[in-house]
Amino acid sequence: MTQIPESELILNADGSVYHLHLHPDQIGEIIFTVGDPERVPEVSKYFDRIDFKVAKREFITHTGWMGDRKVSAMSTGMGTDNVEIFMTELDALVNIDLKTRLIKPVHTSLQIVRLGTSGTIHADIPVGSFLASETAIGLDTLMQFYPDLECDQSIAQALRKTLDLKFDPYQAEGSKSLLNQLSSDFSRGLTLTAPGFYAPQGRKLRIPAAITQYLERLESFRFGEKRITNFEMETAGYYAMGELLGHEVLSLNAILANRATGEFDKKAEKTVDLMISAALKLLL
Ligand SMILES: O=P(O)(O)O[C@H]1O[C@H](CO)[C@@H](O)[C@H]1O
Ligand SMILES: O=c1cc[nH]c(=O)[nH]1
Repeated sequence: MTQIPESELILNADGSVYHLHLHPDQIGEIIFTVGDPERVPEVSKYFDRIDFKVAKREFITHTGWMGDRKVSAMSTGMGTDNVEIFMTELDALVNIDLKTRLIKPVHTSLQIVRLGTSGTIHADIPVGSFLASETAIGLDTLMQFYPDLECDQSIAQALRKTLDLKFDPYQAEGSKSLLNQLSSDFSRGLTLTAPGFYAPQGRKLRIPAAITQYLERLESFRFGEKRITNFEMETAGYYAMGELLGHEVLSLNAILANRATGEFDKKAEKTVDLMISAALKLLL
């Protein structure tokens, strides 16, 4: 086996991984992730005990215990580019020996659960509700740089035609075993991961849209019984990296915006808090 060079697996002077600034013993076996660094304490306030708090850039980590399970709450910031760094370095913490720089012979699979916020495109999905992403489609180009995913790509291909895209979107699946632990408080959905908040999610303030009738095309898109339920900016990246690296990943979304009705959740903070406590109860 060849050693991974210092320029590829970069370690800080204290031996921690480059961006997350963590050592292997500083993460839990189940990791709850959020986009917003300020949401990390909103998750860790439910831990019985916090052992570590580490901060680097947008990557904030709180690790502690809930009952007999070691858990982490971590932020990634926004977008799949951050998710790629996050998933790769998190995986390195468990699957690469940082001292020898060799891949460990026995693979460790982590459970990673995103607790995110999202907007829906359908009037019948209310703000304040919770949605688990069964499948996600990435409208970013991250997967152009990685090997082909094994999971079915037919919804992504159909969507490419519907939107007349000049690139291949990618399709990836959430963890079935984590999904099965959820209650009916979480509806199931097909999530569109956008490489931005405005035009890539059909919002226009001053710059006109390049793709005409974008929200209308998405709203009427059907693949058998399936329809696109919601927009956010990370889930497909998590699912794709999770498949490639061999981790169980699930993305849960608090629906804060309804693009069909023009509403934004007036109790957004409360909604996110309710989703966090429901998810921790069901998954731990
Ligand atoms: O609230 P978080 O988890 O950041 O998730 C959503 O909110 C951000 C946009 O406001 C994007 O990151 C999107 O995915
Ligand atoms: O509409 C929304 C709301 C939250 N996050 C998003 O990415 N989009």
